[in-house]
Amino acid sequence: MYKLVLIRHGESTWNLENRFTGWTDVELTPKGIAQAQEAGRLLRSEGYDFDLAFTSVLKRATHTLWHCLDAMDRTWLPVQHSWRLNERHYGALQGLNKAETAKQYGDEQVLVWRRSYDTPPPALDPQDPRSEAADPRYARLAPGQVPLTECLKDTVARVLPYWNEAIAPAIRSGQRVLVSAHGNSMRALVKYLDGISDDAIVGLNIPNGIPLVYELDADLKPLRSYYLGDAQAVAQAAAAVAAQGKA
Ligand SMILES: O=C(O)[C@H](O)COP(=O)(O)O
Repeated sequence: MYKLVLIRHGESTWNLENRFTGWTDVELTPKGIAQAQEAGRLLRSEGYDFDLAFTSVLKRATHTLWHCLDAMDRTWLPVQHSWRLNERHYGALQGLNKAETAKQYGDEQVLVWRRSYDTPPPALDPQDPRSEAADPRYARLAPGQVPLTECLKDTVARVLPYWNEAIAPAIRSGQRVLVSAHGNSMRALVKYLDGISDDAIVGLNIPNGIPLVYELDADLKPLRSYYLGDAQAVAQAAAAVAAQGKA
């Protein structure tokens, strides 16, 4: 049996301000740092250890990993970064307040933009100053690979090659793997691992900074999965994420 641990980054400045973030590279808040440290302490106290970590190219996930590994005294572990683990691109919604957007367009529309499998939010104009196309961290991507918006289906399509080519082989080789990622890049991975339907994925919300453990069989099929920590606190945190998009 293999064990894989996934963690969504701790609270970011734009989580606190309730803004759509996507590929915008915002910092952790002091609470977000504390959540990452607490996750590391919890992992350590429960006897977890890792050989390799994966994260996105965004600082909220990277710093979550750093603080988590620091609390485990494992800052020396190898870390692989990939844009494929980035948050889902939120298109023209990036920077807007979620509750105000719901006031303007209605809760139902915002739920579709946040959680539907195949309806993307409105796209960014390529000339929009918020576009990430000129960001040097994406310079090696093929033209058109830097999104202007993404639905979850698009995110699944770019996360899975990284799972298949980097993360899954590392797990199969016996390395103990920690992945620090984002709400929707984790939803993409969880959808794939648990075989969640396109309709049911609408109801899945991932809380910040709480380790999610997968026990996997020899074919990397989940035997079971569970969050570490208090189940009621986890459920409340997931419900709070769901409520962010309400007017
Ligand atoms: O990009 C964002 O705004 C968040 O990290 C995830 O947002 P969501 O829960 O609204 O999809």
